[in-house]
Amino acid sequence: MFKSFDDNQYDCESSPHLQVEGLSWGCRERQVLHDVGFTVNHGEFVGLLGPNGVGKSTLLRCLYRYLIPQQGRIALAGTEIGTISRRAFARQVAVVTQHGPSGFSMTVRQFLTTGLLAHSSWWQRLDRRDESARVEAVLQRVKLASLAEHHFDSLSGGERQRVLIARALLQQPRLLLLDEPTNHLDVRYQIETLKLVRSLGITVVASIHDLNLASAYCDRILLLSEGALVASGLPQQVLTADRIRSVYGVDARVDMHPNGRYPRITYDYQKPAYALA
Ligand SMILES: Nc1ncnc2c1ncn2[C@@H]1O[C@H](COP(=O)(O)OP(=O)(O)OP(=O)(O)O)[C@@H](O)[C@H]1O
Repeated sequence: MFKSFDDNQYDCESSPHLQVEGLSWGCRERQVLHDVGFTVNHGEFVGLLGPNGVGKSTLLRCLYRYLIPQQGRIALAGTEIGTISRRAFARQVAVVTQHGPSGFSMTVRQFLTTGLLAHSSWWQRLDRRDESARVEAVLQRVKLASLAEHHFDSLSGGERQRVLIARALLQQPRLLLLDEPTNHLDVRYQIETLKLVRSLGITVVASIHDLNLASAYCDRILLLSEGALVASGLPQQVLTADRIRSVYGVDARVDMHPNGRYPRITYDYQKPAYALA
């Protein structure tokens, strides 16, 4: 049985950070997730992979409680997430979604300050100087200081993505859920973003389309196909040529990256994609 949640009794040692059992979700027209189960350990960086439309965002939405599973259970450090108060959940879990918010007439600095709300309350805001020091530090960390006074809505897709990640960092979460964090980013910022996320030392679950980036940065990979989890393990266990062919329908050569640390995927661009089973 999952125990009841208390911020002060956050038990890092005895339970996995995230535990998903028999998770299914669908709507009238379609069953999207089927009996998905996995665990994520404290401090692990787990990549959620799979072709378009297999249910990666849907799974993340269940993890951050935007969707309620039809079946199955999700536990955060041993506690069923449905029983955790909104405030305690916001202190533990930060989310960056694919599209992010829009319609904000706020500057980047003002928008980032809202990321501190999880750690303050209406009767006790953080000290103003402390707030601006934290915002300043994160602006420097994600190299956005020059955009601090720009309006959030005027930013490019990539700049916006970096602001959303910066805001999530200000929440100081223990678990970070990222839906395609490298979307819109040029190759340098793709690398910098994943490096930054990795360097945080917190638990991360991120949906990623680029198999090479996932291979380089993730401790473990969960591979979804048609709403089911078809593989889970180290990048070298999951990212095999056979599996890439059967799940994505493309031919790829998989060898070790020249640095000898993780698999490298080279696609055969000339061959047509296979029909998927
Ligand atoms: N609320 C919903 N109502 C109906 N169908 C939905 C809903 N949410 C998701 N779906 C469907 O579920 C499927 C999976 O969607 P999801 O966004 O989770 O896929 P994904 O793996 O994240 O895809 P992508 O890589 O393209 O972002 C899609 O076919 C989508 O249309």
